Amino acid sequence: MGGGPRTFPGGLSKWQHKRMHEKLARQKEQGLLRHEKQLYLARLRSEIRASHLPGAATASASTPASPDRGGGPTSSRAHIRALADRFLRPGAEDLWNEDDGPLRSARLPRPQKQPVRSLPSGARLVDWDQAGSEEKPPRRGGGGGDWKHWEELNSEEPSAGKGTGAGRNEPRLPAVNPKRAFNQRREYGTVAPWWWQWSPGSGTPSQRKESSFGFFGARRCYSGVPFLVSSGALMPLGARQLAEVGNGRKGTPLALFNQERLYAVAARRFGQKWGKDSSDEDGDDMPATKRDLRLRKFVASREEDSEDDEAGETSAIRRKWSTAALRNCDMKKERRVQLKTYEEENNDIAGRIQELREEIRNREVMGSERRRYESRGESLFTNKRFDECGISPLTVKALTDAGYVQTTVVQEAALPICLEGKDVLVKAKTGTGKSVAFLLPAIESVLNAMKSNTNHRVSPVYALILCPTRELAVQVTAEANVLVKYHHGVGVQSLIGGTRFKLDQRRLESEPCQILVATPGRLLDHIENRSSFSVRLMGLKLLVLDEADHLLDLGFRKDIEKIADSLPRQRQTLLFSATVPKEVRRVSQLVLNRDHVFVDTVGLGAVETPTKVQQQYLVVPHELHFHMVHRLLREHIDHEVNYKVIVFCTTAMVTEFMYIMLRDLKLNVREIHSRKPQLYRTRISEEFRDSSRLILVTSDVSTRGVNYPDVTLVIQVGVPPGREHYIHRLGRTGREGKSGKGVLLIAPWEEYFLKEIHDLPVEKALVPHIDQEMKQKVDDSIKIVDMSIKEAAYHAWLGYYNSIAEVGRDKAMLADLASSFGVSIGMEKPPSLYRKTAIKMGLKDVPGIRIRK
Ligand SMILES: Nc1ncnc2c1ncn2[C@@H]1O[C@H](COP(=O)(O)OP(=O)(O)OP(=O)(O)O)[C@@H](O)[C@H]1O
Repeated sequence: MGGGPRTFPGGLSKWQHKRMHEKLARQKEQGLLRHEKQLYLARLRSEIRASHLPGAATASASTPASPDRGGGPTSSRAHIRALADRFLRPGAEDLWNEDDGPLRSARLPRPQKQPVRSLPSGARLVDWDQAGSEEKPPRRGGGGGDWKHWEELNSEEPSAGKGTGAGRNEPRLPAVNPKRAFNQRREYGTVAPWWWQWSPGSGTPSQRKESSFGFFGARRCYSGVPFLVSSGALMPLGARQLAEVGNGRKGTPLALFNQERLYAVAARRFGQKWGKDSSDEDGDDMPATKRDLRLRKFVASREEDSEDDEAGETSAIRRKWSTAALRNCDMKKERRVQLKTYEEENNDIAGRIQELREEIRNREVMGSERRRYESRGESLFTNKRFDECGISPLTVKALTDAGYVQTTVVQEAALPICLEGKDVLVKAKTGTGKSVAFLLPAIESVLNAMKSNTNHRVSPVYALILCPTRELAVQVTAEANVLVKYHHGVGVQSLIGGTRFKLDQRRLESEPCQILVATPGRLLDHIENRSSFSVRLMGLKLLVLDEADHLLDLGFRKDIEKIADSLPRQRQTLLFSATVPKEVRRVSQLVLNRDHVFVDTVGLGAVETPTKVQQQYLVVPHELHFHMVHRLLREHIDHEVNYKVIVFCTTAMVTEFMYIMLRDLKLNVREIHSRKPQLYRTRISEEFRDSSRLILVTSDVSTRGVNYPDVTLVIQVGVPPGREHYIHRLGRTGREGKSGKGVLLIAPWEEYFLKEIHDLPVEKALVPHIDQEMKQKVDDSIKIVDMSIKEAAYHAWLGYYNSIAEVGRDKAMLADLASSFGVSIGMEKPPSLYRKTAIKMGLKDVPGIRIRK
């Protein structure tokens, strides 16, 4: 048992005390982050303000009078750069949270042909204070946006944008009243951005607002701040440009380009996050996930837009700096926005534009290639061969033996970056070869480490691969063993729960182990109990988290943190998964370094499930679920000669019940769930992998990563715990680009879940008829199941749905639903609960819940 006092100050239990501290730490971290953001924005504001103060034009970047300016250890500009680097770099979106304002919703019409937002040829500076009231954009203070002003703005725009002569070709510098400008800005709130881009359009103000998302994404006009106005576009003027303009330099549009990239990122960020009134208008009371999706759609619509020829070079530049630009191969390689000097910008800007154009074109080719593959349902393999990837020839030989010659899309995208030694977060669809994509860098790093460290008596563990389930760890170990077979002296071992600790230990000490595949719990046991093992981990070069989003979930996070603490900081970390929710991107910083690369081969807004898997859902009353599963299986078996089906159930005990029932119905069925001994699980897993004409009934232990080739149908009975579970379960079929089918079977009250997967191509299926004879057969099989299993299934079912917010909130309803589930498995009245359990579940005194005396 754990040591330490049982009660803590304030009468708190150990766990309450721990939770309280965790909460405080979280709050502190959030506070620091908020503070940093505010500081960053304040710095930018002060830079602008300073550039307009009398004498600022001639003053250098550091003025002793100003605490911001170089007097301190960090100059304001350096500080801005440092903060921009933190908050505005691509991939840092997740450092922004809900407190920064709602996400920009994306109910966008398909953008009309936008005027080319090339760098402004007819640029001029406009100060709203100077421009007169008609030209002023709407204020944000008080009652939200007044879109009338947008109309006025629109009517004013042609004269602004279509100026002739010198005014058209050169920035015009209006006299600016900085004090007023700044004060007015402050009227609008504290951390709101002042960038906005506007393009002329027609229709209602809100439509125009929506169609005005251009280079900088969706954003608002912010009064009192100078803007750069070009034909059809208002562009933000960064502090630095202002300073340069103030310094009397000729701020040609091209000179502003590099700066613009920075602000494009910034404005995209602000555009998404800022502006409560805009979200109100767009019905922003939707959940965050939905808003994310809308945001993704918005970004996708920008991509369509960019196909316009007219959009030409600027859209290419725009896409270069947007996440959407990266399409099917979203590699955010460039982490830092370099703030160059004015002269440097001028000198190499043309070259850079050319470079960017080339790069975007290449990416488009890659993207369209991939889409072509997907739409035609062709293979996911690329033209790149493993022998061109810079990996050891012996590994290539092993790959060839295994039949792997060409890389898959994810391997082609991730390998070069992983081999460079960078930290990487990789998102790729299920069954596309992620395991090989992380095993190859693992082997390479082991080989490199072994070359340089030859004098160890017991070799350190150089590569550690963490998997959430035992089945997956066993599978990855087997795959790694195949790949290292020609590397003599390189050993792969696994540490998983359910085996004998002492045996593991002996094996670790007596056999080589440079690559270790482990589940977190068992690994921690070894770390905490064997100091010699911890020492071996100190030589670690590479850490991999397979199914990273699950490992960083609340259930595993603490273990992962502890494990990470006991590993050397100087290491490479790779995270792989088919799903990367926003929250996970945020917490991924726990293990990844700040300059990590995000490789997304799915692409923003793209469907996250395999294209060749047909997805359907069936809504059937609970009492008929078991009959329906039987009906679906029979139908599938009749049509598919080499059928291989996985039936996912909500809990281990419901799985057990389903298995016994189906076995009694003479179906060729096997079961795997957490209540089974590990040896049995491994044996069944291998049997199912190697055979066909078999049905596997299983719980979430088989949801992720497990590779059973040629599964023809996946049935999910009851709602999965979340969208990610749905995607991973479905991903057991349609692997390696093959086709498959998925059916989600839910009760009418579970239809709420459909909202979570509304962007996936899931169609409603007609409910097949169940004749009386078939129904009777199933009823008879249900009767033969032992009552103790039924009771356990009822309890497990109750626990599962109690933990799902949508159902668990209303306890009376939950008790009702549980009773009807009880009836569906042949229990006339629901079994009683232990008082303690009922209290824990919040079900004490709930009608319909019986308490054991
Ligand atoms: N380059 C390749 N050539 C041929 N087959 C490959 C290649 N890479 C992987 N495979 C095969 O593709 C299948 C799926 O691979 P893997 O299990 O690594 O997918 P995954 O992306 O990790 O899936 P999941 O998200 O479900 O974990 C495996 O059978 C693997 O052997």
